[in-house]
Amino acid sequence: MAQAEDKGEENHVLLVAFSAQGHINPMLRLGKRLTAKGVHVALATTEIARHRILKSSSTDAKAAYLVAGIKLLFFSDGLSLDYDRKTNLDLYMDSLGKHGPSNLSALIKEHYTSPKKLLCLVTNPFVPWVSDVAAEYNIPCAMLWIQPCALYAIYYRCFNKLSAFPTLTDPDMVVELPGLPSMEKEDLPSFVLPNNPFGSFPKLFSELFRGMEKFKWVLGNSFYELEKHVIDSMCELYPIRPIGPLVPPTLLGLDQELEDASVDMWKSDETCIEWLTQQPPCSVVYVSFGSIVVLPAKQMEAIATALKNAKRPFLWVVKPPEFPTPDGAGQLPLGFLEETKDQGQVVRWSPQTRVLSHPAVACFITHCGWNSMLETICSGIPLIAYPQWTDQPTNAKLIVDVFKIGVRIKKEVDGNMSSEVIEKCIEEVMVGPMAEQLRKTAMALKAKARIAVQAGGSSDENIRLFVEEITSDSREKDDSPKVGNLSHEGQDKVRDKDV
Ligand SMILES: O=c1cc(-c2ccc(O)cc2)oc2cc(O[C@@H]3O[C@H](CO)[C@@H](O)[C@H](O)[C@H]3O)cc(O)c12
Ligand SMILES: O=c1ccn([C@@H]2O[C@H](COP(=O)(O)OP(=O)(O)O)[C@@H](O)[C@H]2O)c(=O)[nH]1
Repeated sequence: MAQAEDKGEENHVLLVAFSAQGHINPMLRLGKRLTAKGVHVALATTEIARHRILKSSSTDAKAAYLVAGIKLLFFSDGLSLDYDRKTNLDLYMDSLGKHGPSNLSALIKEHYTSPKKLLCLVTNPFVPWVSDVAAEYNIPCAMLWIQPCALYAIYYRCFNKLSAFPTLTDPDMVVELPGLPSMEKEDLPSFVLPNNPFGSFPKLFSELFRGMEKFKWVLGNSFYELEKHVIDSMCELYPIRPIGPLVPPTLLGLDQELEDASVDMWKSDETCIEWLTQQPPCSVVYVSFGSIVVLPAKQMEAIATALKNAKRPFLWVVKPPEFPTPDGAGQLPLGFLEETKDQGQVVRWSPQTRVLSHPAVACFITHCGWNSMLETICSGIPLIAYPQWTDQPTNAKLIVDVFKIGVRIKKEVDGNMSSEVIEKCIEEVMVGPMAEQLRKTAMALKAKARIAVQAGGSSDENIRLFVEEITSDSREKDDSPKVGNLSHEGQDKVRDKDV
């Protein structure tokens, strides 16, 4: 395995990520943007990620330790590899918080002969204690916020008690926050609701957002033009600098200058690309709920019925649950595959970014994970939102009311979705004036995303500024938070260049 990282001793940054595909990949892409600007980068995450990457046979063992020039390092979260982390989420987060700091600290000592020379540690919100490890070595710390900036603003205001949020006595109150539309309880992140079953997250976010001064920089996986109002609303509190979208360079037209850096925790089924190629342009409904969500059997049935009745080609990702349950959660209804063999394809895991940018794909029924949403925005197609938990309800609200690039499947009173409503949503985004408008808005956002990451664009300027600050050796002289936001100027520069 890798020996000391700091042979040259200079210009090293260590990224630390929570062990989810949707957290590691944006971090790696940030890493790639930093290496493109002359910084050496390694990423540390927990052993469970190594286990999953190695199991996904599309990645060979060597690639599991080196991704596009970024070295991967692993530490233990204190649990065995076969532990069911999702079902025991609070225990998992507790164990990670308890064992993570000392194990990461040991990893740093092992791999860097002079840790103090690290320019900076970059962490993500699910492993906030990384800032304490950074402080132990007197290394400055940055956070990469891997969800929309809107979520950053909501959590900041909620956990610093700057605004009123629903309580057990007033569970239905509408939340009004600067820079955001009014939000009802189904639009709020599940972790701020009084009925949230996972106690570890309010605790973790409360500590994080009440101690933000531990982070000298807050970077966001978003772009200024996408979330202008809410980004501006945080300037006075604790600003966030958008540096995204951190998606594969091919989706941004940057593949000539930038190599992708990402890992796959599951092997993707490439046959669906051949199948897509045989479908008419703009005809296919793509359906996926990401890497973590497992839908109850009733909801699987509703989707199956809607897809059959819509009579349009579909590509549905049905990822087998890691820990199957007897109630049939996450499983297709019996007979569905046979009944629809001439209409659609079901795969266990898709090459999603290739799918979204394929000309045959018309729309995406999604759980609204932020990575999936950014990938869709960069592909310029409309969305059908079916959010489940965590940030997803708020992401769905953004899709419909802020970005205006999709519709949302309204839940029935029992919390389930009806197949008729899903079918109606499919029709709405496929044909008619609304479909046309959504598609137009989606294409315009795609263009803005590309401009943001091009040389001189808002996100590129924010990355440049970040690199300038971490490498300027200002840490002895100046420990104040570097939280300014250059993004508007960057965008203006690009506009000037264009005219
Ligand atoms: O509470 C969470 C638990 C877990 C998790 C729990 C156990 C595992 O073995 C793997 C992951 O992942 C998560 C991933 C999350 O981010 C995922 O990635 C994106 C970027 O944050 C989001 O936008 C998606 O909505 C989301 O699913 C958010 C969580 O609250 C969780
Ligand atoms: O069949 C699939 C489904 C998802 N993804 C990728 O997995 C990530 C999912 O991240 P997201 O934040 O959308 O949701 P999560 O899985 O974290 O809930 C995205 O980059 C997707 O492109 C994929 O490659 N194939």
